[in-house]
Amino acid sequence: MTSIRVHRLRKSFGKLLAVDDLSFTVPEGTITAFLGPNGAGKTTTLRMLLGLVRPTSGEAVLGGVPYHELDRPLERVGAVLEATSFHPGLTAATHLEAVRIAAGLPAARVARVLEQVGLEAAAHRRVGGFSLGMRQRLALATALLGEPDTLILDEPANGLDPAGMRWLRGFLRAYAHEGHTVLISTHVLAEVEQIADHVVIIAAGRLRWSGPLAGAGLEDLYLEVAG
Ligand SMILES: Nc1ncnc2c1ncn2[C@@H]1O[C@H](COP(=O)(O)OP(=O)(O)OP(=O)(O)O)[C@@H](O)[C@H]1O
Repeated sequence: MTSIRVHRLRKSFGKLLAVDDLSFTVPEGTITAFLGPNGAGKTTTLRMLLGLVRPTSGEAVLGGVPYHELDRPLERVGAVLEATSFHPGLTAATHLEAVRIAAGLPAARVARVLEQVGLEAAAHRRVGGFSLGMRQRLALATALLGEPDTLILDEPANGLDPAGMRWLRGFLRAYAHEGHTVLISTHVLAEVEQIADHVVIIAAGRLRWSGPLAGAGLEDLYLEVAG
C-alpha cells in the first residue's frame, strides 16, 4: 500500500504563501476528502505530492518517498488533476495506448480501463470532441492503467452529470472497499458526506481540521473552521 503523508509542507510563489506548514496523513484504505475554499492551496499540495511543484520546504511523500523516487509510479499512484488536457487529435484508445506503452504495462489494460470508466463506446472517437464529463472519465481511465493502489483526484466530479456523479461515487466506494486509498479534492460537501471516511480541511494554506467524518454536520464544521 502506498501511504500519503504531508509533513510541514510549505510552498511560496514569490510573496504569496500558498501552503503554510501543512501536515496531515491519509489513512490507508479510506476515501479522504481534501477540502478548503478557493485558493486554499489544495491543488498546489496535490501537485507537490505528484512531483509537479517543488516544495519550498517540508515533505510530500508517497510510500515514504517523493513521487519521483517511486519505482514504477503508475503502478503505485494514479492521479487525475484539474483541467487535464489531452491531445485533441488522439482517440481515447490511442491516448491510453501511448501511456500504456510508455509505462510498459500489459496490452489488455487499455480495454479494461475503458470498460471500468464506461467509455468503451467512445474508445475510437477523437478526444477533441469529448464533453467535460467524458474527459474526466478518460483522465480516470489513464490513472487506472497501472492498477495503482492509491488514487489522488483533484475535483474529479467537475463536469459530471448526476448519473456520472453516481457512477463515480460507486466506483470510488468499490475501489476503497478493495483496500485501496483515495485522496480527493472537491467542493461538493454533499458528495463528501456520501462517500468519504475521513476529511482534511485547509484554509489559507494551513490545516484547519483533520479527522474521521462523523456522520452529520460537515457543512457546519466546514464553515466553522474554513468559512
Ligand atoms: N504557479 C503559480 N504561481 C503563482 N501563484 C500560484 C500558482 N499556483 C497557485 N498559485 C496561488 O496559490 C494559491 C493556492 O492555489 P491552489 O490552486 O492551490 O488553491 P485551491 O485550494 O486548489 O483552489 P481552488 O479550490 O480554487 O481550485 C492561490 O492564491 C493561487 O493563486
